[in-house]
Amino acid sequence: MADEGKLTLYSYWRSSCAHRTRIVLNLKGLKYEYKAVNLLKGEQLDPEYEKINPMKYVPALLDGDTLIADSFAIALYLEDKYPEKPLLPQDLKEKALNLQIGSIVCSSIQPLHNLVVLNYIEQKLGSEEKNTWFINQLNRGLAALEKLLNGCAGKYATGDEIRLADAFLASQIYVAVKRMQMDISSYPTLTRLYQAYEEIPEFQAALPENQPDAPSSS
Ligand SMILES: N[C@@H](CCC(=O)N[C@@H](CS)C(=O)NCC(=O)O)C(=O)O
Repeated sequence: MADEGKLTLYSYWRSSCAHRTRIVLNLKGLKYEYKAVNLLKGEQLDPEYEKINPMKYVPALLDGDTLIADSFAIALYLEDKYPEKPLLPQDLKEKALNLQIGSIVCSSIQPLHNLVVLNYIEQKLGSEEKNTWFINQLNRGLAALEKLLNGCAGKYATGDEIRLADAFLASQIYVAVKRMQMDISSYPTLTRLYQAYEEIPEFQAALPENQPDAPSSS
């Protein structure tokens, strides 16, 4: 029988897709059980896990008997199910910008540096080419996001409230700053937003290094 009301998140500490899902869960004030799927050990390829996510990726969220395996779909599901702390604004233009930013991160930036892609490039061309590709794709994505947010005067990406776009931006900028040690000062809006996110408890709790499966030195 389905465990009503219990949320389980299949996650990996360093996964940016899981990172943004944790931010959304925290912003919604939802408690969840954390189930680690070690991507470097290939646990996502286990046939048992494939039943949870046929793409063999994290994250996946189990809510009672509802299983959702995609960070964007999870965010929209949680938004519909738990509307009390809305992450999508009523204003259509602002809402569209939130969806656009989420979609860009999900479909035009992160897939280009997914583990399966990086491993393939490394195998074929070596680790230097892999890192060059990674950083180039991050720069391409961050430049587009910076342009899109040009003139954004609010505290957060789309105004003075924390919204869906902020969860997606925080996880993506983190990859550039913390994982790839990139200097993002040429993206002043993204830099300002990233600093703002560092102060928010729900974002802090979702950080990769604060997850139960993070190595102690991270
Ligand atoms: N569109 C999916 C993409 C999920 C995804 O690519 N997850 C990565 C981690 S961020 C993964 O599990 N990669 C495992 C692999 O490449 O083998 C989402 O946003 O959830």
